[in-house]
Amino acid sequence: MRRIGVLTSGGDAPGMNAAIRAVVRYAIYSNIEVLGIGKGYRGLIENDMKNMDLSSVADIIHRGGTILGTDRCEEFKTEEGFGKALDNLRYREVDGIIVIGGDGSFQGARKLSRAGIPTVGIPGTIDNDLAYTEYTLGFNTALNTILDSIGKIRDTSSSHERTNIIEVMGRHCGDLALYSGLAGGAEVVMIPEAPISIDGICEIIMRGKARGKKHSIIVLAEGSGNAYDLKDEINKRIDVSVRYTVLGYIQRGGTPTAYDRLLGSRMGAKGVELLVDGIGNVVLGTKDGKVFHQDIEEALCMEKQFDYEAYELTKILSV
Ligand SMILES: Nc1ncnc2c1ncn2[C@@H]1O[C@H](COP(=O)(O)OP(=O)(O)O)[C@@H](O)[C@H]1O
Ligand SMILES: O=P(O)(O)OC[C@H]1O[C@](O)(COP(=O)(O)O)[C@@H](O)[C@@H]1O
Repeated sequence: MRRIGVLTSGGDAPGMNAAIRAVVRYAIYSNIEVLGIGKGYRGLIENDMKNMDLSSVADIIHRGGTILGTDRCEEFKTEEGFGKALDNLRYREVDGIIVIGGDGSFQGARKLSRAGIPTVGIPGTIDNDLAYTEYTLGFNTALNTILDSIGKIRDTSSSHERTNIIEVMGRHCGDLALYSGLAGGAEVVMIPEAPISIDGICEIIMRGKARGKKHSIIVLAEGSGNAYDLKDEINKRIDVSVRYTVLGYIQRGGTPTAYDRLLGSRMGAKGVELLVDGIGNVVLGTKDGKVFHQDIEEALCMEKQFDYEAYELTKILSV
């Protein structure tokens, strides 16, 4: 192993920079050259690869986003685009690649693996939607950002005796909504994995009012609908003052938490170590707080398990 590449792909996530820093520094420590690939798979196609030295990753561990840039590159999915990427990788004599991204990025990584390029995937997405791992890079930071917002909205919600809907990210996976709802004391969590009727939601709001509650918080995952429509539907049924907030991209930016910096640092170093040991075509994950690796083909076949216990607990505690 003489030269490896590193790229970030899909949605950015806090902690990606910590992982890039660890890849570069651990590789140099292991006497390996590192190429930083710009804008995800687009950089492979456009031959945008630059040698990274120790200082190229200085002062980034605390920053959100990704210094390499990222992209949702449709061309990489085509035979022609993929062919160009392979040619460039061979021309640059890249012996292995570390891909930091989510499910889509890992499908690209699997294709590279199948084409004979040893690949290690580091899970980087705020959605936490990968089945094989407990946590993905960025999830913890996004969760804390959401909690901070729930706290602020709760204050004003209570003063005005309102119902507040907070729409959070998560197209197919409700983890952000579920865990922020549980930790933020929400009355209702609306997620794709456990649909709830509008009548059911109205019942919870009215029951809370009858018990003397001053406000209700509904955390809605974007994959379950949109906040504006939900407000409308509630107002059609019951006479309560409803407001909504769509948190949007503030969830994806910002300084990574200690957890995400540690995870990024550990996974970045582990990724290099595996490639040096001749182990490729794997993805990294966490189980019981420890970083482990798993075959990429196996990992991508797994189905995410829904945490019913957390969902039920949210309901019981927010009565
Ligand atoms: N089936 C696929 N084959 C090859 N590349 C893919 C495939 N699916 C996704 N990708 C690549 O991974 C990129 C990121 O995927 P996307 O689903 O947008 O984000 P994420 O990795 O965060 O899930 C895509 O833009 C594309 O370049
Ligand atoms: O940046 P875009 O393309 O608007 O994507 C927004 C989507 O990306 C995410 O932030 C994260 O998704 P991925 O990390 O899976 O790409 C979603 O929660 C959100 O719906």
